[in-house]
Amino acid sequence: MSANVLAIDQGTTSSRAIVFDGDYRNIAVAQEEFAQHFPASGWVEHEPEDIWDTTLRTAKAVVAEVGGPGAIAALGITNQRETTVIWDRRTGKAIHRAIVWQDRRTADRCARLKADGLEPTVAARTGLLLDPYFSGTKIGWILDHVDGARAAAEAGHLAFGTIDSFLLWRLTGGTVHATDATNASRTLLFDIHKGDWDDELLAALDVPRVLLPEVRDSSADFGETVPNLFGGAIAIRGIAGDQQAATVGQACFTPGMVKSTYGTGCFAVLNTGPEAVASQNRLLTTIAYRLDGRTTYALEGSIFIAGAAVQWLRDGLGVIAHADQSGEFAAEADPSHDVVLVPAFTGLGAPHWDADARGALYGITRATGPRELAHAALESVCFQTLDLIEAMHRDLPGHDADTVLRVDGGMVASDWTMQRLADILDAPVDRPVVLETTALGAAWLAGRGAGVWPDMEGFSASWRRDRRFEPAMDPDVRAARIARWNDAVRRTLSR
Ligand SMILES: Nc1ncnc2c1ncn2[C@@H]1O[C@H](COP(=O)(O)OP(=O)(O)O)[C@@H](O)[C@H]1O
Ligand SMILES: O=P(O)(O)OC[C@H](O)CO
Repeated sequence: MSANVLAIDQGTTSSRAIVFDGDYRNIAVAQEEFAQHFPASGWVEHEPEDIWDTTLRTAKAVVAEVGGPGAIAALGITNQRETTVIWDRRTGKAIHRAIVWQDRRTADRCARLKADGLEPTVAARTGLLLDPYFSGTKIGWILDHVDGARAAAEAGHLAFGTIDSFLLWRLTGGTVHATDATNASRTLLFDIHKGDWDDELLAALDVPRVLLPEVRDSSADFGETVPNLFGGAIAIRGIAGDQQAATVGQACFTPGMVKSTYGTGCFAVLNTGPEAVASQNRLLTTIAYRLDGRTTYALEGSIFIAGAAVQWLRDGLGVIAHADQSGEFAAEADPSHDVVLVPAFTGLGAPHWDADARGALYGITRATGPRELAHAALESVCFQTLDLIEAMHRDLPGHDADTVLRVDGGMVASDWTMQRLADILDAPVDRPVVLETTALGAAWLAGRGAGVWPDMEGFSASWRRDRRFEPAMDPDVRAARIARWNDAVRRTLSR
Protein backbone atom coordinates (compact mmCIF):
# COMPACT_ATOMS: atom_id res chain seq x y z
CA MET A 1 0.00 0.00 0.00
CA SER A 2 1.23 3.53 -0.78
CA ALA A 3 2.51 5.48 2.22
CA ASN A 4 1.56 8.86 0.75
CA VAL A 5 -1.03 10.80 2.70
CA LEU A 6 -3.10 13.75 1.50
CA ALA A 7 -3.88 16.60 3.89
CA ILE A 8 -6.56 19.17 3.20
CA ASP A 9 -5.85 22.33 5.20
CA GLN A 10 -8.83 24.63 4.90
CA GLY A 11 -7.65 27.91 6.50
CA THR A 12 -9.17 31.33 7.06
CA THR A 13 -7.65 32.95 3.99
CA SER A 14 -6.81 30.02 1.75
CA SER A 15 -7.36 26.35 1.07
CA ARG A 16 -4.31 24.14 0.71
CA ALA A 17 -3.80 20.52 -0.23
CA ILE A 18 -0.50 18.79 0.44
CA VAL A 19 0.67 15.25 -0.19
CA PHE A 20 3.33 13.96 2.22
CA ASP A 21 5.36 10.86 1.42
CA GLY A 22 6.29 8.16 3.93
CA ASP A 23 9.25 10.29 5.13
CA TYR A 24 6.92 13.26 5.81
CA ARG A 25 8.30 15.12 2.80
CA ASN A 26 5.93 17.45 1.08
CA ILE A 27 5.79 16.05 -2.48
CA ALA A 28 2.91 18.06 -3.93
CA VAL A 29 1.21 21.24 -2.81
CA ALA A 30 -1.53 23.48 -4.16
CA GLN A 31 -3.04 26.57 -2.58
CA GLU A 32 -5.82 29.01 -3.46
CA GLU A 33 -6.94 32.12 -1.63
CA PHE A 34 -10.63 32.99 -1.52
CA ALA A 35 -12.72 36.10 -0.81
CA GLN A 36 -13.33 37.47 2.68
CA HIS A 37 -16.67 39.24 3.17
CA PHE A 38 -17.09 42.00 5.76
CA PRO A 39 -20.82 42.87 5.51
CA ALA A 40 -20.87 45.04 8.66
CA SER A 41 -18.48 46.26 11.34
CA GLY A 42 -17.07 43.24 13.15
CA TRP A 43 -18.78 40.75 10.81
CA VAL A 44 -16.74 38.26 8.74
CA GLU A 45 -18.25 35.74 6.32
CA HIS A 46 -17.07 33.15 3.79
CA GLU A 47 -18.98 31.80 0.84
CA PRO A 48 -19.27 28.02 1.48
CA GLU A 49 -19.08 27.31 -2.26
CA ASP A 50 -15.74 29.19 -2.38
CA ILE A 51 -14.50 26.98 0.44
CA TRP A 52 -15.65 23.86 -1.36
CA ASP A 53 -14.41 24.91 -4.82
CA THR A 54 -10.93 25.93 -3.64
CA THR A 55 -10.64 22.79 -1.52
CA LEU A 56 -11.69 20.48 -4.32
CA ARG A 57 -9.51 22.17 -6.96
CA THR A 58 -6.38 22.11 -4.80
CA ALA A 59 -6.98 18.50 -3.70
CA LYS A 60 -7.60 17.38 -7.29
CA ALA A 61 -4.42 19.11 -8.44
CA VAL A 62 -2.15 17.33 -5.94
CA VAL A 63 -3.86 13.95 -6.33
CA ALA A 64 -3.28 14.17 -10.09
CA GLU A 65 0.31 15.32 -9.56
CA VAL A 66 1.25 12.25 -7.51
CA GLY A 67 -0.40 9.80 -9.91
CA GLY A 68 -4.08 9.58 -8.92
CA PRO A 69 -6.02 8.22 -5.94
CA GLY A 70 -4.16 4.89 -6.03
CA ALA A 71 -1.04 6.74 -4.88
CA ILE A 72 -2.76 8.00 -1.72
CA ALA A 73 -3.24 5.78 1.33
CA ALA A 74 -5.48 8.15 3.26
CA LEU A 75 -6.83 11.67 3.55
CA GLY A 76 -6.80 13.92 6.62
CA ILE A 77 -8.80 17.13 7.00
CA THR A 78 -7.79 20.11 9.11
CA ASN A 79 -9.67 23.36 9.20
CA GLN A 80 -10.19 26.87 10.48
CA ARG A 81 -12.15 26.16 13.63
CA GLU A 82 -15.48 27.50 14.98
CA THR A 83 -16.51 28.85 11.55
CA THR A 84 -20.12 27.81 11.22
CA VAL A 85 -22.03 26.40 8.25
CA ILE A 86 -25.62 25.20 8.19
CA TRP A 87 -26.72 23.35 5.09
CA ASP A 88 -29.81 21.58 3.80
CA ARG A 89 -29.31 17.82 3.94
CA ARG A 90 -31.60 17.41 0.91
CA THR A 91 -29.54 19.60 -1.44
CA GLY A 92 -26.18 19.94 0.28
CA LYS A 93 -26.47 23.72 -0.15
CA ALA A 94 -25.68 26.10 2.70
CA ILE A 95 -28.62 28.22 3.85
CA HIS A 96 -26.38 31.20 4.72
CA ARG A 97 -22.77 32.20 4.21
CA ALA A 98 -20.39 30.67 6.73
CA ILE A 99 -20.02 32.88 9.82
CA VAL A 100 -16.30 33.05 10.45
CA TRP A 101 -14.61 32.57 13.84
CA GLN A 102 -13.56 36.23 13.88
CA ASP A 103 -17.17 37.44 13.56
CA ARG A 104 -18.50 39.47 16.51
CA ARG A 105 -22.21 39.74 15.59
CA THR A 106 -23.35 37.65 18.54
CA ALA A 107 -21.58 39.80 21.16
CA ASP A 108 -24.93 41.02 22.56
CA ARG A 109 -26.31 37.49 22.74
CA CYS A 110 -23.20 36.39 24.64
CA ALA A 111 -23.53 39.35 27.00
CA ARG A 112 -27.16 38.40 27.74
CA LEU A 113 -26.26 34.76 28.38
CA LYS A 114 -23.50 35.95 30.69
CA ALA A 115 -25.92 38.22 32.53
CA ASP A 116 -28.21 35.19 32.92
CA GLY A 117 -25.36 33.48 34.77
CA LEU A 118 -24.54 30.81 32.16
CA GLU A 119 -20.78 31.36 31.96
CA PRO A 120 -19.72 29.16 34.91
CA THR A 121 -21.64 26.20 33.42
CA VAL A 122 -20.12 26.86 29.98
CA ALA A 123 -16.62 27.04 31.43
CA ALA A 124 -17.03 23.93 33.58
CA ARG A 125 -18.41 21.76 30.79
CA THR A 126 -16.86 23.10 27.58
CA GLY A 127 -13.65 24.74 28.87
CA LEU A 128 -14.62 27.87 26.90
CA LEU A 129 -16.03 31.31 27.70
CA LEU A 130 -19.14 33.06 26.48
CA ASP A 131 -17.60 34.82 23.50
CA PRO A 132 -18.89 35.24 19.94
CA TYR A 133 -15.71 33.49 18.73
CA PHE A 134 -17.27 30.05 19.23
CA SER A 135 -19.86 28.33 17.03
CA GLY A 136 -22.82 28.03 19.45
CA THR A 137 -24.25 31.52 19.19
CA LYS A 138 -23.46 31.69 15.45
CA ILE A 139 -25.74 28.66 14.93
CA GLY A 140 -28.55 30.41 16.79
CA TRP A 141 -28.04 33.56 14.72
CA ILE A 142 -28.44 31.70 11.41
CA LEU A 143 -31.51 29.80 12.63
CA ASP A 144 -33.10 33.07 13.74
CA HIS A 145 -32.23 35.12 10.63
CA VAL A 146 -32.87 32.77 7.71
CA ASP A 147 -36.56 32.43 6.83
CA GLY A 148 -37.95 29.05 7.85
CA ALA A 149 -34.60 27.79 9.16
CA ARG A 150 -35.72 26.99 12.68
CA ALA A 151 -38.69 24.93 11.51
CA ALA A 152 -36.52 23.13 8.93
CA ALA A 153 -33.94 22.43 11.62
CA GLU A 154 -36.56 21.01 14.02
CA ALA A 155 -37.83 18.83 11.15
CA GLY A 156 -34.34 17.37 10.70
CA HIS A 157 -33.74 18.84 7.24
CA LEU A 158 -30.70 20.91 8.20
CA ALA A 159 -27.20 20.02 9.32
CA PHE A 160 -24.67 22.11 11.25
CA GLY A 161 -20.99 21.69 10.83
CA THR A 162 -17.67 23.35 11.37
CA ILE A 163 -15.71 23.41 8.12
CA ASP A 164 -14.40 19.86 8.55
CA SER A 165 -17.97 18.49 8.73
CA PHE A 166 -19.12 20.52 5.76
CA LEU A 167 -16.19 19.27 3.65
CA LEU A 168 -16.68 15.71 4.91
CA TRP A 169 -20.35 15.82 3.90
CA ARG A 170 -19.43 17.02 0.41
CA LEU A 171 -16.45 14.64 0.01
CA THR A 172 -18.57 11.62 0.98
CA GLY A 173 -21.45 12.63 -1.27
CA GLY A 174 -23.73 13.54 1.65
CA THR A 175 -23.40 10.22 3.45
CA VAL A 176 -21.30 11.11 6.52
CA HIS A 177 -22.26 13.84 8.99
CA ALA A 178 -19.47 13.71 11.54
CA THR A 179 -16.73 15.74 13.17
CA ASP A 180 -13.87 15.00 15.54
CA ALA A 181 -13.57 15.79 19.24
CA THR A 182 -11.22 18.76 18.72
CA ASN A 183 -13.66 20.57 16.46
CA ALA A 184 -16.61 19.66 18.69
CA SER A 185 -14.72 21.18 21.63
CA ARG A 186 -14.94 24.65 20.00
CA THR A 187 -18.73 24.87 19.68
CA LEU A 188 -19.84 25.83 23.25
CA LEU A 189 -22.10 22.76 23.07
CA PHE A 190 -19.74 19.88 23.80
CA ASP A 191 -18.96 18.54 27.26
CA ILE A 192 -15.20 17.94 26.99
CA HIS A 193 -15.18 15.73 30.10
CA LYS A 194 -18.06 13.43 29.09
CA GLY A 195 -17.23 13.60 25.38
CA ASP A 196 -20.81 14.30 24.33
CA TRP A 197 -23.09 17.16 23.32
CA ASP A 198 -24.61 18.78 26.40
CA ASP A 199 -28.42 18.99 26.49
CA GLU A 200 -28.54 21.87 28.98
CA LEU A 201 -26.26 24.01 26.80
CA LEU A 202 -28.16 23.02 23.65
CA ALA A 203 -31.34 24.26 25.35
CA ALA A 204 -29.74 27.48 26.62
CA LEU A 205 -28.41 28.31 23.14
CA ASP A 206 -31.59 27.14 21.30
CA VAL A 207 -29.78 24.57 19.19
CA PRO A 208 -31.73 21.41 18.26
CA ARG A 209 -29.63 18.27 18.77
CA VAL A 210 -30.78 16.92 15.40
CA LEU A 211 -28.58 19.54 13.68
CA LEU A 212 -25.37 18.19 15.14
CA PRO A 213 -22.77 15.83 13.69
CA GLU A 214 -21.61 12.61 15.30
CA VAL A 215 -18.33 13.08 17.18
CA ARG A 216 -15.48 10.65 16.45
CA ASP A 217 -11.81 10.32 17.44
CA SER A 218 -9.31 12.55 15.59
CA SER A 219 -7.85 9.45 13.96
CA ALA A 220 -10.85 7.37 12.87
CA ASP A 221 -12.86 6.01 9.96
CA PHE A 222 -14.68 8.99 8.43
CA GLY A 223 -15.75 7.12 5.27
CA GLU A 224 -14.45 7.48 1.74
CA THR A 225 -14.53 10.16 -0.91
CA VAL A 226 -17.08 9.54 -3.66
CA PRO A 227 -15.14 8.04 -6.58
CA ASN A 228 -16.11 10.66 -9.16
CA LEU A 229 -14.29 13.46 -7.28
CA PHE A 230 -10.75 12.14 -7.72
CA GLY A 231 -11.24 9.26 -10.17
CA GLY A 232 -11.36 6.69 -7.34
CA ALA A 233 -12.23 6.57 -3.65
CA ILE A 234 -9.81 7.83 -1.00
CA ALA A 235 -10.19 6.76 2.64
CA ILE A 236 -10.74 9.67 5.06
CA ARG A 237 -9.01 8.66 8.29
CA GLY A 238 -8.18 11.85 10.21
CA ILE A 239 -9.80 15.15 11.24
CA ALA A 240 -8.61 17.86 13.62
CA GLY A 241 -9.06 21.60 14.02
CA ASP A 242 -6.05 23.42 12.59
CA GLN A 243 -4.50 24.46 15.91
CA GLN A 244 -4.82 20.96 17.30
CA ALA A 245 -3.42 19.53 14.05
CA ALA A 246 -0.44 21.90 14.39
CA THR A 247 0.05 20.68 17.98
CA VAL A 248 0.21 17.15 16.60
CA GLY A 249 2.37 18.20 13.62
CA GLN A 250 4.83 19.85 16.03
CA ALA A 251 4.88 16.57 17.98
CA CYS A 252 3.81 18.34 21.18
CA PHE A 253 2.71 15.01 22.66
CA THR A 254 4.31 15.40 26.09
CA PRO A 255 2.53 17.40 28.81
CA GLY A 256 4.20 20.82 29.09
CA MET A 257 5.12 21.11 25.41
CA VAL A 258 3.77 24.23 23.73
CA LYS A 259 3.43 25.43 20.16
CA SER A 260 2.27 28.72 18.73
CA THR A 261 0.94 29.10 15.19
CA TYR A 262 1.05 32.43 13.37
CA GLY A 263 -1.51 32.52 10.56
CA THR A 264 -4.39 34.99 10.36
CA GLY A 265 -4.57 34.79 14.14
CA CYS A 266 -2.16 33.30 16.64
CA PHE A 267 -2.93 30.30 18.79
CA ALA A 268 -0.67 28.98 21.55
CA VAL A 269 -1.51 25.45 22.68
CA LEU A 270 0.01 23.78 25.73
CA ASN A 271 -0.41 20.01 26.10
CA THR A 272 -1.69 19.21 29.62
CA GLY A 273 -2.03 15.45 29.12
CA PRO A 274 -5.04 13.40 30.26
CA GLU A 275 -6.06 16.05 32.83
CA ALA A 276 -8.25 18.98 31.81
CA VAL A 277 -6.70 22.01 33.59
CA ALA A 278 -9.22 24.76 34.37
CA SER A 279 -7.55 28.11 33.69
CA GLN A 280 -7.55 30.78 36.37
CA ASN A 281 -6.26 33.27 33.78
CA ARG A 282 -8.90 33.24 31.07
CA LEU A 283 -7.23 30.73 28.80
CA LEU A 284 -9.35 28.03 27.21
CA THR A 285 -9.37 24.38 28.19
CA THR A 286 -9.70 22.39 25.02
CA ILE A 287 -9.16 18.98 23.47
CA ALA A 288 -5.71 18.57 21.90
CA TYR A 289 -6.62 15.25 20.27
CA ARG A 290 -8.63 12.13 20.97
CA LEU A 291 -7.04 8.82 19.99
CA ASP A 292 -8.46 5.35 20.67
CA GLY A 293 -11.19 6.96 22.78
CA ARG A 294 -8.64 8.64 25.08
CA THR A 295 -8.70 12.42 25.31
CA THR A 296 -5.58 14.57 25.67
CA TYR A 297 -6.34 18.08 26.86
CA ALA A 298 -4.65 21.43 26.32
CA LEU A 299 -4.67 25.00 27.52
CA GLU A 300 -5.05 27.41 24.64
CA GLY A 301 -4.47 31.11 24.23
CA SER A 302 -6.24 32.53 21.17
CA ILE A 303 -5.34 35.85 19.55
CA PHE A 304 -7.56 37.03 16.71
CA ILE A 305 -5.10 39.20 14.79
CA ALA A 306 -1.54 38.15 13.91
CA GLY A 307 -0.83 37.80 10.14
CA ALA A 308 -4.08 39.70 9.61
CA ALA A 309 -2.22 42.82 10.83
CA VAL A 310 0.28 42.27 8.01
CA GLN A 311 -2.60 41.86 5.56
CA TRP A 312 -4.00 45.14 6.85
CA LEU A 313 -0.67 46.88 6.15
CA ARG A 314 -0.70 45.40 2.65
CA ASP A 315 -4.38 45.47 1.61
CA GLY A 316 -5.92 48.05 3.94
CA LEU A 317 -3.24 50.74 4.17
CA GLY A 318 -1.20 49.81 1.09
CA VAL A 319 2.05 50.66 2.93
CA ILE A 320 3.77 47.38 2.01
CA ALA A 321 3.61 45.59 -1.32
CA HIS A 322 3.84 42.02 0.01
CA ALA A 323 3.91 40.28 3.40
CA ASP A 324 7.71 39.68 3.33
CA GLN A 325 8.30 43.41 3.23
CA SER A 326 6.87 43.87 6.74
CA GLY A 327 10.01 42.35 8.31
CA GLU A 328 12.37 44.36 6.10
CA PHE A 329 10.52 47.54 7.01
CA ALA A 330 10.42 46.72 10.73
CA ALA A 331 14.21 46.26 10.72
CA GLU A 332 14.62 49.72 9.18
CA ALA A 333 12.20 51.55 11.56
CA ASP A 334 13.52 54.56 13.45
CA PRO A 335 14.78 53.01 16.72
CA SER A 336 13.69 56.04 18.75
CA HIS A 337 10.03 55.78 17.72
CA ASP A 338 7.47 54.69 20.26
CA VAL A 339 4.52 53.51 18.17
CA VAL A 340 2.36 50.73 19.61
CA LEU A 341 -0.46 49.00 17.75
CA VAL A 342 -3.18 47.18 19.71
CA PRO A 343 -4.75 45.20 16.86
CA ALA A 344 -8.20 44.75 18.39
CA PHE A 345 -9.75 44.86 14.90
CA THR A 346 -12.33 42.25 15.91
CA GLY A 347 -12.11 42.69 19.67
CA LEU A 348 -9.45 41.13 21.87
CA GLY A 349 -9.18 37.41 22.56
CA ALA A 350 -7.21 35.79 25.38
CA PRO A 351 -6.58 36.77 28.07
CA HIS A 352 -8.87 39.86 27.82
CA TRP A 353 -11.94 38.52 25.94
CA ASP A 354 -13.22 41.97 25.12
CA ALA A 355 -15.53 41.62 22.10
CA ASP A 356 -16.24 45.37 22.00
CA ALA A 357 -12.65 46.68 22.00
CA ARG A 358 -11.45 48.06 18.67
CA GLY A 359 -7.91 48.62 17.41
CA ALA A 360 -5.77 51.59 18.43
CA LEU A 361 -2.44 53.05 17.42
CA TYR A 362 -0.50 55.05 20.01
CA GLY A 363 2.50 57.34 19.75
CA ILE A 364 2.25 58.45 16.11
CA THR A 365 4.03 61.65 15.10
CA ARG A 366 4.71 63.43 11.80
CA ALA A 367 7.79 61.20 11.50
CA THR A 368 5.77 57.96 11.66
CA GLY A 369 5.85 56.13 8.34
CA PRO A 370 5.35 52.67 6.85
CA ARG A 371 8.47 51.34 8.61
CA GLU A 372 7.25 52.30 12.07
CA LEU A 373 3.77 50.91 11.31
CA ALA A 374 5.27 47.60 10.16
CA HIS A 375 7.42 47.49 13.32
CA ALA A 376 4.38 48.12 15.53
CA ALA A 377 2.25 45.52 13.71
CA LEU A 378 4.85 42.73 13.99
CA GLU A 379 5.78 43.63 17.55
CA SER A 380 2.10 43.53 18.59
CA VAL A 381 2.06 39.83 17.72
CA CYS A 382 5.04 39.27 20.04
CA PHE A 383 3.47 41.19 22.94
CA GLN A 384 0.21 39.29 22.55
CA THR A 385 2.10 36.00 22.64
CA LEU A 386 3.83 37.12 25.83
CA ASP A 387 0.42 37.76 27.41
CA LEU A 388 -0.61 34.18 26.56
CA ILE A 389 2.58 32.51 27.73
CA GLU A 390 2.53 34.45 31.00
CA ALA A 391 -1.06 33.34 31.57
CA MET A 392 0.02 29.72 30.96
CA HIS A 393 2.85 30.09 33.46
CA ARG A 394 0.44 31.46 36.05
CA ASP A 395 -1.94 28.53 35.44
CA LEU A 396 0.85 25.96 35.73
CA PRO A 397 3.47 27.28 38.16
CA GLY A 398 6.85 25.69 37.45
CA HIS A 399 6.06 25.22 33.79
CA ASP A 400 8.27 28.15 32.78
CA ALA A 401 11.51 26.44 33.85
CA ASP A 402 12.66 25.55 30.36
CA THR A 403 9.91 26.51 28.00
CA VAL A 404 10.88 26.47 24.36
CA LEU A 405 8.19 27.68 22.04
CA ARG A 406 7.76 25.69 18.81
CA VAL A 407 6.41 28.03 16.14
CA ASP A 408 4.80 27.58 12.74
CA GLY A 409 2.37 29.25 10.30
CA GLY A 410 2.82 31.78 7.49
CA MET A 411 4.30 34.55 9.65
CA VAL A 412 7.22 32.54 11.00
CA ALA A 413 8.93 33.03 7.63
CA SER A 414 9.80 36.46 9.06
CA ASP A 415 13.18 36.19 10.84
CA TRP A 416 12.74 39.66 12.29
CA THR A 417 9.44 38.70 13.94
CA MET A 418 10.82 35.44 15.34
CA GLN A 419 13.88 37.20 16.81
CA ARG A 420 11.66 39.87 18.34
CA LEU A 421 9.39 37.14 19.70
CA ALA A 422 12.33 35.46 21.47
CA ASP A 423 13.42 38.88 22.79
CA ILE A 424 9.99 39.80 24.15
CA LEU A 425 9.36 36.34 25.62
CA ASP A 426 12.93 36.18 26.97
CA ALA A 427 12.87 32.52 25.93
CA PRO A 428 14.09 30.52 22.92
CA VAL A 429 11.86 30.08 19.89
CA ASP A 430 12.26 26.97 17.69
CA ARG A 431 11.27 27.04 14.03
CA PRO A 432 10.97 23.55 12.51
CA VAL A 433 12.14 22.47 9.05
CA VAL A 434 8.57 21.54 8.10
CA LEU A 435 6.58 24.75 8.35
CA GLU A 436 3.37 23.09 7.14
CA THR A 437 2.91 21.51 10.54
CA THR A 438 -0.88 21.91 10.49
CA ALA A 439 -1.17 19.84 7.33
CA LEU A 440 1.46 17.40 8.59
CA GLY A 441 -0.53 16.88 11.81
CA ALA A 442 -3.69 16.10 9.84
CA ALA A 443 -1.68 13.77 7.59
CA TRP A 444 -0.21 11.94 10.60
CA LEU A 445 -3.67 11.45 12.13
CA ALA A 446 -4.91 10.02 8.82
CA GLY A 447 -1.78 7.93 8.23
CA ARG A 448 -2.09 6.52 11.73
CA GLY A 449 -5.79 5.84 11.15
CA ALA A 450 -4.98 3.98 7.94
CA GLY A 451 -2.22 2.03 9.64
CA VAL A 452 0.49 3.21 7.24
CA TRP A 453 2.36 5.63 9.52
CA PRO A 454 4.19 5.00 12.78
CA ASP A 455 3.15 5.69 16.31
CA MET A 456 3.69 8.90 18.26
CA GLU A 457 7.26 8.07 19.27
CA GLY A 458 8.32 7.34 15.69
CA PHE A 459 6.67 10.51 14.46
CA SER A 460 8.14 12.65 17.30
CA ALA A 461 11.64 11.43 16.44
CA SER A 462 11.21 12.84 12.92
CA TRP A 463 10.71 16.45 14.13
CA ARG A 464 13.65 18.62 12.97
CA ARG A 465 14.61 22.16 13.93
CA ASP A 466 15.44 24.66 11.21
CA ARG A 467 16.58 27.45 13.52
CA ARG A 468 16.52 28.46 17.17
CA PHE A 469 16.08 32.17 17.95
CA GLU A 470 17.73 33.05 21.27
CA PRO A 471 16.66 36.10 23.31
CA ALA A 472 19.14 38.98 23.02
CA MET A 473 17.33 42.16 24.07
CA ASP A 474 18.65 44.46 26.79
CA PRO A 475 16.45 43.77 29.88
CA ASP A 476 15.70 47.48 30.49
CA VAL A 477 14.65 48.02 26.89
CA ARG A 478 12.46 44.92 27.09
CA ALA A 479 10.83 46.02 30.34
CA ALA A 480 10.12 49.49 28.95
CA ARG A 481 8.54 48.14 25.77
CA ILE A 482 6.37 45.68 27.68
CA ALA A 483 5.23 48.46 30.03
CA ARG A 484 4.33 50.59 27.01
CA TRP A 485 2.31 47.68 25.54
CA ASN A 486 0.46 47.03 28.80
CA ASP A 487 -0.43 50.69 29.05
CA ALA A 488 -1.71 50.73 25.46
CA VAL A 489 -3.88 47.65 26.07
CA ARG A 490 -5.33 49.19 29.24
CA ARG A 491 -6.34 52.26 27.27
CA THR A 492 -7.90 50.17 24.48
CA LEU A 493 -10.14 47.89 26.54
CA SER A 494 -13.82 48.79 26.28
CA ARG A 495 -14.49 48.36 29.99
N1 LIG B 1 7.14 36.94 5.59
C1 LIG B 1 6.05 37.24 6.29
N2 LIG B 1 6.10 38.15 7.28
C2 LIG B 1 5.00 38.45 8.02
N3 LIG B 1 3.79 37.89 7.82
C3 LIG B 1 3.67 36.97 6.85
C4 LIG B 1 4.78 36.60 6.04
N4 LIG B 1 4.35 35.66 5.16
C5 LIG B 1 3.03 35.46 5.42
N5 LIG B 1 2.63 36.25 6.42
C6 LIG B 1 1.26 36.32 7.01
O1 LIG B 1 0.88 35.01 7.36
C7 LIG B 1 -0.53 34.82 7.13
C8 LIG B 1 -0.73 33.57 6.32
O2 LIG B 1 -0.39 32.47 7.08
P1 LIG B 1 -1.22 31.10 6.96
O3 LIG B 1 -0.57 30.18 7.93
O4 LIG B 1 -1.30 30.73 5.54
O5 LIG B 1 -2.63 31.63 7.48
P2 LIG B 1 -4.14 31.05 7.47
O6 LIG B 1 -4.04 29.56 7.70
O7 LIG B 1 -4.78 31.78 8.61
O8 LIG B 1 -4.81 31.38 6.19
C9 LIG B 1 -1.02 36.04 6.39
O9 LIG B 1 -1.81 36.80 7.28
C10 LIG B 1 0.23 36.79 5.98
O10 LIG B 1 0.02 38.18 6.07
O1 LIG C 1 -6.98 29.84 9.72
P1 LIG C 1 -6.06 30.09 10.88
O2 LIG C 1 -4.76 29.39 10.72
O3 LIG C 1 -5.88 31.54 11.18
O4 LIG C 1 -6.74 29.43 12.19
C1 LIG C 1 -8.00 29.81 12.61
C2 LIG C 1 -8.34 29.17 13.93
O5 LIG C 1 -8.60 27.81 13.84
C3 LIG C 1 -9.50 29.87 14.57
O6 LIG C 1 -9.76 29.34 15.85
